[in-house]
Parts: sequence; structure tokens; C-alpha cells
Amino acid sequence: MENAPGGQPSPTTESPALVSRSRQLGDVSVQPILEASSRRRLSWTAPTGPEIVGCGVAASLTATGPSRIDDVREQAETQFARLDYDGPTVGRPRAFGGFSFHDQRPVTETPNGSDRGDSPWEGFGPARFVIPRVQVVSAADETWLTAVGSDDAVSTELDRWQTRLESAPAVTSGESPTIESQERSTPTDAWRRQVHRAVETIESTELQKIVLAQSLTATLDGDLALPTILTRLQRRYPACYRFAIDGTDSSSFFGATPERLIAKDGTTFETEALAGSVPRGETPEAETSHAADLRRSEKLDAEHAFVVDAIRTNLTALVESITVRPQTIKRLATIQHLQTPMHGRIGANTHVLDIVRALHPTPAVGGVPQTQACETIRAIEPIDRGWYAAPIGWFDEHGDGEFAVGIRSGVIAGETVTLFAGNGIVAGSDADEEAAEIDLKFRSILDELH
Ligand SMILES: C=C(O[C@@H]1C=C(C(=O)O)C=C[C@H]1O)C(=O)O
Repeated sequence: MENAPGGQPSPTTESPALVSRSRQLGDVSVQPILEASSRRRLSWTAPTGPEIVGCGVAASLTATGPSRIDDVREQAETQFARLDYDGPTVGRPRAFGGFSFHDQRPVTETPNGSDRGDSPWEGFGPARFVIPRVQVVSAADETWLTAVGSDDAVSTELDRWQTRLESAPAVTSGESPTIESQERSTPTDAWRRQVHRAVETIESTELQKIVLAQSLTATLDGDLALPTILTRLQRRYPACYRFAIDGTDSSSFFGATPERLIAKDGTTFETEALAGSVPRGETPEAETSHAADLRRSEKLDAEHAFVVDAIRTNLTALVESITVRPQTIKRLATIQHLQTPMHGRIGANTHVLDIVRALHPTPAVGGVPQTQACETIRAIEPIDRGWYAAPIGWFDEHGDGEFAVGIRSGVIAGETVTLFAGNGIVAGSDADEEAAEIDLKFRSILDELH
């Protein structure tokens, strides 16, 4: 570093403002990170790994409006350029966060523009990512602790967290509160009117599909700790992305989503269409019979095809090749879905956020055509979607990363949990059948709360 007149080192633009170092750990418990209250915790586990937890804020990236995805990408480039990382790829620093579903309305306002004082989305914002101060990545039998901070603080931080993690008890699924009351955002009559209005719009305009959602607020008789809910979701949904990210000191968005939006690693990517639902059924015979209905139904096939087509069309200009694999069925605890995996090759310089921008919202959570569907959702839905059904995930310095669609999810704030669920509406949809599917989707998380 150069010395300024007077002998003081002068900051130069080249000098890294942040350093990041990693250390390999043995078998440790991540409980202290998940219990780091008011430290902006995050947890991310993909079905095929890795398992990542973090806390603290080394750098924060926020943006608003229609260019929010590009703005986050630009801010990240500046932050990663300032960051000097010395360590293995597995432990590299990453930016974690998410976007709101809509790019236009601030997430704390209601459809008519008035303030929603009780919004669970306070603190989340239209786009918010953090590069955490402390990150623990467990992948393929290796665990790496990474700290990000100023040069003189990082090794102390590594020592401190290594001691804490090595001496902590294993993550446990603690006390079970019971659900005292439940309140739906959308009573049956209002839901029927919404679906009716959506179907009418589909019959009389260009709109072909729209996903309408509801929220359900559950009041518990005690706190539900984040490690507890994450442990339960891990047991029940090993084939889903389990995630949690703090919005404020006292609220977290969490869930177990079956839906991958995009995973990009170097020159390869993976994505999928997931849409079209039937119940799982109470017996093996019922499950098989529902699955047969799922494969036979022209309506569900059309709902699903919208998603496959939109993903393929929207990726064409960005990717070098795309392969659409045969359709399968994804079976979850309460529900089963049509799933079409897709993968392909992509330029190494294409950022995962470019793909997120091209895909979100797919017709699995928005509709067809996209813009009209989003406008109709804002006009019809009485809830603030916030980050529900929106991209949530991480990316690194090279633009690699992974994003899931934030469904089967909710916000937990003390004893209040607000869950979200939606369903695709097409011509001929029946409001009561759609409501039954939404109930199954609520249940996927509700059943794990108590
Ligand atoms: C919108 C949700 O799920 C989406 C809608 C589906 C459908 O309409 O069949 C199925 C899976 C998801 O793509 C949700 O879970 O809230």
C-alpha cells in the first residue's frame, strides 16, 4: 500500500476493502449460527447439496423497481471485486437473498396503495442480498468455515466461530408449539369470485393462464425456533430446497420448495417445469390412481405445457443448447406434480441473475402472457406476495449460483406464521377444486409447524 504525505497509508481503489478466509472443520453443529439472533441468519440446502448456513452482513445489496435484478448484479460485481478470497472453491463467499414477486409495487403496500402496517414482509424489500460475515458450507463430507471482514478481524472471527461450532450440541428439533388459531386471507366466497373473474378474463382476453394465491396466518402458543422448523423440513422434504432467510431481527422467510428455478455451474445449467397438481392420497392405491389422473388430464397437461414452452422460449437467446427431458412425477408429502427437467450448455460469462431475469415469473407461478398475468394478479389478489413464489438463492463472484422458486413457504415472526399458496387457473377451472389444491399446499408446511 502506498504511503500518503505524513506517512499514513492512503486507501487506493485497488486495495481490497474486505478479505475472506476459510478453514476446514471436522464434524460440527451449525446450531450457534441458526441461533444467532439479530444477526441476519440464512440457511440454504439444495436437494443434492451443499448445505449452507450463514449470519451477519459483510456486504448488503439492495435494489428496487423493474431493473432490480440487474442492479443487484452490478452492486455484487463491485463488492466481489473489493473482496480478496483465499481458500477452496467450496468455501468461497456467496451472496444470498431474494427478490419480491412483483417488480412494481413496494412489498409493504396493499393493492390500493395504502400502507399495510401488519405486512409480514417488512424488511425484505424488492431485492435484498447479503454476503454474510460467517458462512459454513457442508458438501460431500467436507465442512468449511468462511469469514468475511476487514483484514485484522477475519482470523479472530474464524477462531471464535470454530470454537463455538465445535463445542455446540447437534441441531435439535426442539419444542413443539400448537396452533391456536388460523385465519385465511381469502374466504370461500371471495375466492370463488376471484377465480370466476380470472376465468372470465381468460375467456374474453389474451390471458390463457393465471396463478392465484392466498395467505394463511397461523397463531402458535409459543415460539417455533428456526433450527426446529428446518430440521423438520429436512426430514419431511429431503428432495426439496429448504431455506430460511431473516428479513428483520424477528422475522424469517422459510420453506421447503420443490421447484428449481435455475442452477448454473460454469458452462452448464439445469432448470425445470413443475406445474399440474393432484393429491398424494392416503393409500398406495389412491396415490397410483391420482398419478394416473395427473398423466391423463388434458387440463393439467396444458397448464404444464405453458411452463415448459415459456422456459424454452425465454432461454433460447441466452443459452447455447437446451435439452428437455421426459416428463415425470414429483411426489411430495401431501401432493404430486408434473415435472419436466431441462438442462443445457451456456456461455461461462452468462450470469445466473441474467437467467433469473429471463425466467421469473414462469407460468408455474405467474401466468401466460406474463405481463398481463402479473397485472391481473395485482388487480385480483388481495394479498401482498412479497417474496412468495419469487426467486430465492445465491450466486458467487463468477455468476454461478442456484435459485429456487419461493413456494411452500411462509414468514415466521415470533408466534405468528404467515403461509402462502397458489394454484394455476385456466379456462374451465373450478374454484372449489382449485381451493382443495391450495389446502394441500398450505398443509405441506402447516403440518410441520406443530
Ligand atoms: C403456486 C404454487 O405452486 C405452483 C403451482 C402448481 C400448480 O398450479 O399445479 C404446481 C406447482 C407450483 O409450480 C404454490 O405452491 O404456491
